[in-house]
Amino acid sequence: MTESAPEPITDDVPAQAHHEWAELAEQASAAQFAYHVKDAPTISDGEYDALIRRLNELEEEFPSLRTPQSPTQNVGGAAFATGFDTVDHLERMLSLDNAFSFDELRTWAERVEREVGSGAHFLSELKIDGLAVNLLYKQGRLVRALTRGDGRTGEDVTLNVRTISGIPSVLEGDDVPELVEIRGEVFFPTAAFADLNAGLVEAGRAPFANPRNAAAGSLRQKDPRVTASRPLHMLVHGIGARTGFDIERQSEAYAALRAWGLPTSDEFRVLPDIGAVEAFVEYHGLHRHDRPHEIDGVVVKVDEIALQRQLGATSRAPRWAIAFKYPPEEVNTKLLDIRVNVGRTGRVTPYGVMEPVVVAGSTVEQATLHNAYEVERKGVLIGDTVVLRKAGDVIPEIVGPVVDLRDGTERAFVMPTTCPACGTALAPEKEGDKDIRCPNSRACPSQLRERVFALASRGALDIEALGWEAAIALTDPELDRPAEASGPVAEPVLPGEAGLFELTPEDLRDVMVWRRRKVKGVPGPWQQELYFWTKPTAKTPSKPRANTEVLFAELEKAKAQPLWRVLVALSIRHVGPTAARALAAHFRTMDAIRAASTEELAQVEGVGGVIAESVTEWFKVDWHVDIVERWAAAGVRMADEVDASTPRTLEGRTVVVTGSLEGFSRDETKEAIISRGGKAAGSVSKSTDWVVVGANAGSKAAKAEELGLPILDEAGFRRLLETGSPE
Ligand SMILES: NC(=O)c1ccc[n+]([C@@H]2O[C@H](COP(=O)([O-])OP(=O)(O)OC[C@H]3O[C@@H](n4cnc5c(N)ncnc54)[C@H](O)[C@@H]3O)[C@@H](O)[C@H]2O)c1
Ligand SMILES: [Zn+2]
Repeated sequence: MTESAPEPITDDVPAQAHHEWAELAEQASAAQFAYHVKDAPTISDGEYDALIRRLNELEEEFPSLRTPQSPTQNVGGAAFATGFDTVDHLERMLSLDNAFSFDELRTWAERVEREVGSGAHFLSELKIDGLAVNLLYKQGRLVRALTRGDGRTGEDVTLNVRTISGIPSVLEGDDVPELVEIRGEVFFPTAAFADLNAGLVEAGRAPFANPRNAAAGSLRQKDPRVTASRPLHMLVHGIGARTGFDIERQSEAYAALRAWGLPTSDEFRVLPDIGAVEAFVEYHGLHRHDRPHEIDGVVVKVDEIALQRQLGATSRAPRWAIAFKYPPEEVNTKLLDIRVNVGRTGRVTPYGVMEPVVVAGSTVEQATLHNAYEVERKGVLIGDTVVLRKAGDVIPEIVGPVVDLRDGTERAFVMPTTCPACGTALAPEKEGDKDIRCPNSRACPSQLRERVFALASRGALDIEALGWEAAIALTDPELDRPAEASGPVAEPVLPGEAGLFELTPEDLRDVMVWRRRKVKGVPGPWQQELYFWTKPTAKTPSKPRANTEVLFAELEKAKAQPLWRVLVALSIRHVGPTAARALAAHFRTMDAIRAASTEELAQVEGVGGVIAESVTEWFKVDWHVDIVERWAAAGVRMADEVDASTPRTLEGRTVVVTGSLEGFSRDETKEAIISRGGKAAGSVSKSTDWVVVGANAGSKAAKAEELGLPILDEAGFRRLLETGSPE
């Protein structure tokens, strides 16, 4: 199936180096075949690039290994055995050399300078992660389209290319050359990728590993109608053979291509030196995901055609260009298991447990799969090698399986029918819901743990020492109990959040959690350890840990939090900080909110029907009311002080505050406005009455100016609060 790796006949290479080279060359050749011919890679780009690097190192040390057949020397594709007619390019299509660091980029630029002097300009553009295609126009008519193939010979995909929107079959203008080869990238829009894969999986076919392979696979279809059904696009970035068209600069060619109606990119710059190129690389690294297509780097080209000629090319790549590659965001790893988590509202979400891998700078071993439908849509099986993606700050995502690596031992994930935390039968809340839930909201340890964690978070009661681990210790101490453990199962000290403010340090004396200490980096056996108190020794008896004292101080502080924070802490569905603030400002006491009808609740600005309904329903449940009553009895403030001296100066008026003020935190600004009857809006519109602009204000200030709204500084804001007028 694959072209077997060449075996050089050499006697000056040590056997071991030769052996390593042969093995890696074979892997690289197989990877090239899977990637370029089958459009179904079995290893990640990062792994492939590492193979090529190592081969290059060996070949540098032992040059006789560098034969023309080495995978380091070819363009990578092949134009055989794919069922398409093969045709020669008029001018060869090359690959690009890579730079993985600014050092390597500079080394390239220094070589350019050595060869042609310091006059070169650097045309810098985005490296589109797609499939290279060569369009041949004769007398302005598209007569042929070829894939890159092995660089000399490509596959004839003319019929398929004709289905791609945006590629003109006739060039515009009266300066169209007699003949010209146009090179560019066919890509699959990132946004459409997940849907394509879902459709393939549903039809029982293998999904693509990434949008690049989706582009290649979609273009290289036997039936052009299939290609036509895929949302392919093209951007052109080069020219090959030409007659009747002469240019001095590559960038000049782009202007001509655009004028002829070809799809060119706006994202290129002609830069005077490598420092400016580095800034370009950094900028686009930050904006890597802002384009409709994926980019895997930046291509830097010497802009002057005469200098390009002088620099020439190797058998594989031009010397006048280089691709700076961004760090890979995708790796392959093994999907060991799919488990489920039960969230705050009882929603059951499957997540993948993987062999830990480093991607985009952090180690990843879990990734959410959202719901059972999503697992099906992605077509992943437990035991699969999967493509794992982590882009920027986005949470890691399992893209899909590497189907070609399956060995038959993989098994499908089956959604559990009972809650793994409490054993209750799972069910959708309403008919037709995609999600299933654990209905045991009161006592399910998993839901309770998540609610306690949420009520302590910054947007709610802000109880600093009550984090994830403490929430587990209080509500779900057996969470990490290993299967092999024997011995009694501990009951949680906090079986419901109603008791939170009744806890004493004494209650926590014996609370243990399961832990696995690492010894010299190796995890040891699971053990139960005291969580809130110290371990007693012969000399010192057990006592509350420092963090436990912080916890009780924080709980005390939390009792005085404003009403809206208490509301958020109750985990009433749809009641986040915004709705809670509105309710608290309007009703001022928990009792008033509880007594209000759904209609009264819905009339509050910023509340509405869904939230009102949810609040009414919540108070109908006994154990919910119990939380409020026990918290109140323990001293939690259930009313905002009605300060009669606060005049309702802003009744019915809307104020937007942007940037930071010296005398107010964000929350304080909002409260100051709301407590005076005003509305603290998040965005500027025509109905805004005033815009308060603080330090480092962004686009809202500009928008306010544009709309001609009155703009206040902090002093004006204070006058406004006091008197209802900024003057
Ligand atoms: N995962 C695998 O198994 C596997 C196997 C083979 C190759 N690969 C991947 O493919 C790469 C090698 O493929 P390649 O030979 O196509 O090289 P390349 O993708 O690194 O660079 C060359 C190509 O970049 C394209 N390109 C995109 N934007 C461009 C622009 N603005 N100007 C000029 N060219 C532009 C061109 O089509 C050109 O052919 C590897 O580095 C690896 O990432 C992966
Ligand atoms: Zn449960």
